Amino acid sequence: MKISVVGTGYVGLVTGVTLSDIGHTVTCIDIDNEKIQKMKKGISPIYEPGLDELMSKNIKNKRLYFTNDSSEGFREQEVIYIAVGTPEADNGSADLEFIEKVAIDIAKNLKKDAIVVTKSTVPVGTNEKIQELINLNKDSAIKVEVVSNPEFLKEGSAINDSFNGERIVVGSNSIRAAKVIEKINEPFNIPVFKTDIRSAEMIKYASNAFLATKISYINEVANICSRVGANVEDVSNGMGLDSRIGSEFLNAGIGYGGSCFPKDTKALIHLAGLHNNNFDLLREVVKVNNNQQSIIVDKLIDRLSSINGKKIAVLGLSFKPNTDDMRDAPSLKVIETLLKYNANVIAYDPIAINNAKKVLKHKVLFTESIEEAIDKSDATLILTEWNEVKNIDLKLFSKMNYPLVIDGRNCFDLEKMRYENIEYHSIGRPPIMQSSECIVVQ
Ligand SMILES: NC(=O)c1ccc[n+]([C@@H]2O[C@H](COP(=O)([O-])OP(=O)(O)OC[C@H]3O[C@@H](n4cnc5c(N)ncnc54)[C@H](O)[C@@H]3O)[C@@H](O)[C@H]2O)c1
Ligand SMILES: O=c1ccn([C@@H]2O[C@H](COP(=O)(O)OP(=O)(O)O[C@H]3O[C@H](CO)[C@@H](O)[C@H](O)[C@H]3O)[C@@H](O)[C@H]2O)c(=O)[nH]1
Repeated sequence: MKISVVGTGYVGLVTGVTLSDIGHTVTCIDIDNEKIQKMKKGISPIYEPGLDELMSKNIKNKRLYFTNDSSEGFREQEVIYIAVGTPEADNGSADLEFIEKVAIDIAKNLKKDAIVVTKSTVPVGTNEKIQELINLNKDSAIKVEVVSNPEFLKEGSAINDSFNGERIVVGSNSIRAAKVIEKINEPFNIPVFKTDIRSAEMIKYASNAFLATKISYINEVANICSRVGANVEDVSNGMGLDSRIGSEFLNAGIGYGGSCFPKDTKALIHLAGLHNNNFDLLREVVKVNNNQQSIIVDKLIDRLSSINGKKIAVLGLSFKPNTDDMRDAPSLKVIETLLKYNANVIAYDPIAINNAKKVLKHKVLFTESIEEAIDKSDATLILTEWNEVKNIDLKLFSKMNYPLVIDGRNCFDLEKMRYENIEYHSIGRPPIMQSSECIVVQ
């Protein structure tokens, strides 16, 4: 089938590439011409494991095309996917500016009947608005049907998630349109869950909010574990054995970040508010998450008494491993606090460093290696659980002025840290201390 995908970000590009890989002819459209030129050469503008290879393969097979000309991208297509951003507006709602522009653009350029599929995460009622906008701006002889098809991929494993997802949600008020989208996805061999448009839109927000709730829940449990001398890792493992609870998304840490959970939880609270529901539970989830980053900085200050002028190494900047995405990364909040207390921050990340430089500019010194970052530092903070960080030779910590490691992602085995004489604090697990006295570094 001839498909176009509007927006070639973390979702749109992966959607376009995987749809082309299962046999469709896909044109990806973006207003960012620099991105388009790169992608035409088979270079992905984002870091996503496996994406470059799959892109090049399908460009070569003449199933994947890129353009910044929407009139070209919409002319011949039977199905048009929208995958542009829906960022957080000032009041917490989802900003629909990009979506609305695209809807009008599609309507004005269409030359034949089409199905418009919304992949972007949008509040309940948005697909109906999209339908209205298209109807108002299109040629009256052309028929357009709208389908909500929310995306559930995770950054860092997006290709794998697309081929091995647990469900494809198709929301439509047209049985015919829903069938076409089901057919398009058939080669993925993933169960399709069909529903009405509004329920499909809600499934996306309710799923993200539930996962965020799981994370804040285990983080709060971790905070209690620290006080009562329990180990949250054992607690979450023990809980996860109950299949009603499940073991996933029970990793305690410095909270969730990224381009989805922070904005989607707030957008759902906003949506609930519009319908006289305060969603107190989700408000608390957000509150717990907002406080979670301060735990490691408080511990650092507690142990060093002051971090003014101290060299603090930061390992990991992206909001999670295997991505270059810095949007709402918890590291940004941690670093902002370190800088407020006049610490000298030396940061390392294996992949996100270029994006981190754009946000943090010259406020932080960036290094090319873990070793360089921790050499003669007064403390090391671990903010992202990259494999490179988890597999570090623990002996390297002896290069620090004092081996104080504060781990926001519970990367290391407690006994190994004890064996290496490292003072080690993690989230919700007993500390490994050499002495209870405050550390004095020269
Ligand atoms: N990032 C994720 O992991 C993820 C997963 C599931 C759902 N989502 C949702 O998918 C949507 C897209 O997210 P993303 O992270 O891919 O966004 P993104 O910011 O990475 O990409 C959006 C792209 O759309 C392009 N664009 C904007 N306006 C355009 C226009 N008028 N015409 C053509 N292109 C245009 C931008 O240039 C950009 O390349 C959001 O609603 C998000 O909530 C994201
Ligand atoms: O047990 C856990 C799991 C995750 N996180 C954090 O939660 C955030 C989000 O992680 P993850 O969900 O793996 O990545 P995303 O790419 O943001 O994916 C989420 O957001 C996407 C956008 O809506 C959805 O499509 C996915 O299903 C949903 O998992 C990251 O900061 C993680 O560090 C934890 O702190 N503990």
